Amino acid sequence: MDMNGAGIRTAMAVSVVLGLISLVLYILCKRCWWQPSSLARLLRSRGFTVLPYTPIVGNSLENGRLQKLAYSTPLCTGSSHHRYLTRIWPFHFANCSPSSDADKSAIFWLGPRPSLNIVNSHDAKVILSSNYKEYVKFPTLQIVFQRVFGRSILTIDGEEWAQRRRILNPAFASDKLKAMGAQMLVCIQEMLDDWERKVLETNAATGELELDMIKEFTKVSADVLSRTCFGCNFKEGKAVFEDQEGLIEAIYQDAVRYAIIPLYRFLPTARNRLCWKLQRRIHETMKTIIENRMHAVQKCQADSYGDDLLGRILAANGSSLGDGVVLTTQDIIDECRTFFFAGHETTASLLAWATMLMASNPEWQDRAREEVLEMRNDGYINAHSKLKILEMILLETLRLYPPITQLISRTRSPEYGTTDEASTEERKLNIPAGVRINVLCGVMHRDKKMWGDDVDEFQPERFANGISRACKGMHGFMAFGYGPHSCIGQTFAMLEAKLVLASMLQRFRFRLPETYQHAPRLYGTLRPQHGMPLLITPIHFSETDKWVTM
Ligand code: HEM
Repeated sequence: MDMNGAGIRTAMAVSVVLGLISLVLYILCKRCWWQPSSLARLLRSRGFTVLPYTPIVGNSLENGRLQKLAYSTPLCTGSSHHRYLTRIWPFHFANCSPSSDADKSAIFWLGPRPSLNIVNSHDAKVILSSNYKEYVKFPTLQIVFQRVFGRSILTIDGEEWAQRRRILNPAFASDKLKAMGAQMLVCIQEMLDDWERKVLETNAATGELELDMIKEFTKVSADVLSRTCFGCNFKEGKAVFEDQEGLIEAIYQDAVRYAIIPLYRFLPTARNRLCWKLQRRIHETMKTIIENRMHAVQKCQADSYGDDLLGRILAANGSSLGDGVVLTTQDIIDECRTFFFAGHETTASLLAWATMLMASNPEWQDRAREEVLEMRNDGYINAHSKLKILEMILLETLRLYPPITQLISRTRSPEYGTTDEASTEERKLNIPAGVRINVLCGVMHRDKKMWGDDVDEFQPERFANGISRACKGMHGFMAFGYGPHSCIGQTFAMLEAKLVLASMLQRFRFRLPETYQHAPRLYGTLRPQHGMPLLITPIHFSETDKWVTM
């Protein structure tokens, strides 16, 4: 009897194990063989060129190998070489770039996922604007993004996103930026005073100091966001953002595991425990800030929620702007974390490349400085829209070195029916659901048909009459994205960049050291692989008068 019982139990255990193995094998075969094969057939039948598929890894290994090779040498030791795209996308240019007889890139495989790079601004316009509702953010990426930011405008789609965007838009309206400009200047002046102090302390004899601009600008843009987001709660805000950076780092280390191992984020690994701890701390600090502000208004101890981003979101929340939809405290926390992520390294990257370009084109540095000195008495917060030369330089920097070179991947939503029901534009694109779509705005910014033959040159003059005159149509310029999902913080970022550069030009000259290695690299944003060293000299170094301040 006992023997029989043991035998039955063993047989059951073996069946369960065999069942589980079969299930895993079935899922593996489906995800890594049947689905890719049937999508490849469908894509070929729709006229796409599809690269051969290697099970599980796709083209990822070759992609990685070419990338490593490309990053192993800088472009050249000068700075004039703006043709770096083959360095950041070697696989695309070697295998997928549209040939003369095809206007679409070839489909390649990121693991078992077919992926399509969009390099034509007309196609990008259809995806991002005309038919944007039919495209959603790519689900595997969203799992990782939601882990970092929760449910914020960066990680949600559809009607929920639209309502959020309506509530948040007013916080970034240009008329509200003036107060934020004053906060930005506090941080900028602190940075410049620090530079001046360092010149005097370390290099008083030559008056020249080498600084890594990417580090300086990353720090100042973090300070700017802490101040403009949290105003009087600046210190707590800074602590929140530091925790957020720790969280991003920890999640980044485990990104692949989150994407492929189901429920991985619930396992009590050391890194997951760290993430939980940081998330708890961020939540508690921000909840206290938010509740204190709300209580102060409810008890009439304050007449507003504050003049910073957080205060404006609290004020807009629950008004008719959101169609009666109210953000929860958790939603507001998630949005603030997102602003920090989206506005921090992007602005630092823009500033670093802009100073590199001005350092290597001294005539433009001088022109910008002349303009800045002429406007000095108007105060830059009021006069920033009149800083035309600086605006042209920034736009040309965004064209040549867009901090976001590739937009967030999207895919066609399966709920949007078959292509037979689609618009004519959509039918031309004809991309089936399940294909990962990457819009490469860095490539579009070099399209000679849109921009002219001098696409690879630094020519800020092209923007003298605005973006629409610089290229054939606004959709040629995608540094801030395009359409309804375009950057909510672009006016904020441009104001910050102008205030940093105007203040810097007024107080310092700068040039590139001989040792500068030009090596743009993708680390999420486009950054200089070996840093951005710049030699700075206070303008009035050899004179006895006081430093000119704003
Ligand atoms: C030079 C600086 C910046 C650049 C180049 C930049 C670029 C972009 C781009 C290209 C997108 C579109 C992404 C896509 O469609 O896939 C975007 C979206 C976004 N940006 Fe920026 N950004 C900058 C600064 C900022 C700042 C300062 C903030 C906030 C304080 C911000 C917040 C956001 C948010 C929340 C979104 C998502 C918008 C949505 O989906 O509705 N960005 N940004």
